[in-house]
Parts: sequence; C-alpha cells; structure tokens
Amino acid sequence: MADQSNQRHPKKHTLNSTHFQGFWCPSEFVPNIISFQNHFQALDDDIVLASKPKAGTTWLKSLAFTILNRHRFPLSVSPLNTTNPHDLILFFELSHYRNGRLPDFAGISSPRLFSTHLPYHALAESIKQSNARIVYITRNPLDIMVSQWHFVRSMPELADWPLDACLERFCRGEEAFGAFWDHVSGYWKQSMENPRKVLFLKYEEMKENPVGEMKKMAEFMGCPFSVEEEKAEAIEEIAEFCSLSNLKNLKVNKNGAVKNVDLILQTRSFFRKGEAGDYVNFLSPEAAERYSKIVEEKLKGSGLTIKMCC
Ligand SMILES: Nc1ncnc2c1ncn2[C@@H]1O[C@H](COP(=O)(O)OS(=O)(=O)O)[C@@H](OP(=O)(O)O)[C@H]1O
Repeated sequence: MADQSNQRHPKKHTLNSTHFQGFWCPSEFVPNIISFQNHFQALDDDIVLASKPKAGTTWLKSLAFTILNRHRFPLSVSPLNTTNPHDLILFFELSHYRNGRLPDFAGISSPRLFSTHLPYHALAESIKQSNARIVYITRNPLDIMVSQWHFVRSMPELADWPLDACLERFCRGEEAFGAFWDHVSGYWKQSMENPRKVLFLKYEEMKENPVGEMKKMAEFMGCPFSVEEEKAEAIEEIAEFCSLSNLKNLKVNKNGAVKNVDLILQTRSFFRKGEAGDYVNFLSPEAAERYSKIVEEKLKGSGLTIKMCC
C-alpha cells in the first residue's frame, strides 16, 4: 500500500486554485477528480467518508475504521497504532487517483471504506446511483477556517500565510473543495431526502456525545453495537482509542509524512488542539461576526442550523 513517491519527487505546496465544476479546488487535483469521476465503480456496500478539509476527517476515518473492523482487530493490534488514518482510508482525489493512476480495488475486502473532500455533486455517478452509503461530517466553519490556517502554515513554504488572507478566501467561498455553505448544503439536502444514503454528523455533537454519535455511525454502517458490547463499554473504549490525545501521541503521528499522497504532508499536522470554539483565540469578534453573517445568509431556508459565534 505504501509508496514513497512523495519523498522522491516532493511537490511544492502552493495555494493555486482552479474554479472547476462550480467549486474552487487545488489545481493539482483536477485531473485526479476527472479520473475518479470517469472510472470509479461503486459497490452497494461501499462506505464513503466525506468532509470539508478540517471538519473532522481524520477523526471520522479513525472512528469508522475502528467501528467497522472491531471484530477483526482488537484495539491493541489495530493498524491505527502504526498507520496514519490517511494511509488507512485513502482519499479518491488525493490518493487513489493521483498522478494518472487507475487503482485496482480487487484486493480490498468489503465493505470498502473510501474518503473524499469533494462536494456531493462532484462524486462519481456510481456512488450516487448505487446503494453505497456516505458518512458526512461538518464543523463550525470558524473553527474550520482557523484549523485550515494552522495547517497551511505548517508547510514551510506557506508559513507566513496571513490569517486575514484566509478569512477573505472563506468570506468569498474560495476555500479548497468549495464554499462551506455549498459543501454542507449538498450533503445536508441528500441526508434529508434519503437518510439511508447520507448520515450527517457534526464535530461538536461528536465531542459532546461520542457514544451516542458512534452508535448512530455503527447502525448506519450496518454493524450496530450489541447490548453486550454496550454493557462492556466497548464504545467508550473505541472513543478513547480514537481520541486526539491517544492518536496524536502515537509514534506514527509524531514523525514522518503521509505516504499515499504526492505532497509532503507531515502526519503530525493533522492533530492539533481538537477543540470546539478555538477560533475565539485567533479571530477578532468583528471578523467572526462578519463570516458568521455571510454563512447564515447563505444557509437561510436550507433548514440546516450551524452554531457559530460562541
Ligand atoms: N481524534 C481526533 N479527535 C478530535 N479532533 C481531531 C482528531 N484528530 C484530528 N482532530 C482535529 O481535526 C482537525 C483536522 O481536521 P481534518 O482531520 O478534517 O483535516 S484534514 O481534512 O484531514 O486535512 C484539527 O483541528 P484543530 O485542532 O482545531 O486544528 C485536529 O486537531
């Protein structure tokens, strides 16, 4: 699974974006997206984890993998102990279809787990037409913005990216993989129309009630927790195993880079604070209010409520 191509031919990080199929997208991923859309054949029992960058992707991958494989891998021998979540569940557009590859999924056992940052409308048609299920996670977009800013600045060539520039991009909806309001609305609408197709989760609710949200996930993914597991506190154990503090302190997530991407992405850069409302430590109240108003206005009438300013 692991290849070292990113280390032999590292690509420089840039903020170059292309407006493509109705959303802004890092330019280097456009060919990968087209290839994914043209070639990916979904199976009815596939599970796709979808999110905007910084909405809780890494956490969702860890939870979904652990819940789904809990009878195969006791926590002590889980591959997550030695593998970064992004090398365990690969993104279509960053990993599987990178650099002209046409992946062979024959060896992957069912149900197959995939992930994507793409908006709903840009998914391969076979995902939409089949019974494949989608677990979507979103988060307070003010926290997404601040988390994204930290992530970008962790790349040496972009270390001086100003927070103001990041704010302006988000206010214009020019962030990677689409404006928050468009991304979230696409999956929200599908989850309302077909709750068996899309499970819509919120990072903050996952933090407040991990057990309840993980039970929802397990049921949706077709592997509900048994009464015995609940009594034995198996859900709490998985929550603890997938917690930021546990994953962040694993050797694999302290040093080294994600393997199955063409960019150099340090594994540690996916684990920072993991708090709800951390934006208050970085954005002025005026800046937060400005962006909140734009988001509220854009989501008006959608039926979706996103709690933003604390
Ligand atoms: N296990 C776990 N539990 C709770 N929170 C976690 C976890 N793992 C990562 N994080 C926090 O999620 C933020 C990174 O977002 P993503 O994982 O969506 O990033 S990415 O899209 O995969 O690049 C980033 O949030 P911030 O700390 O606010 O920057 C991470 O710290």
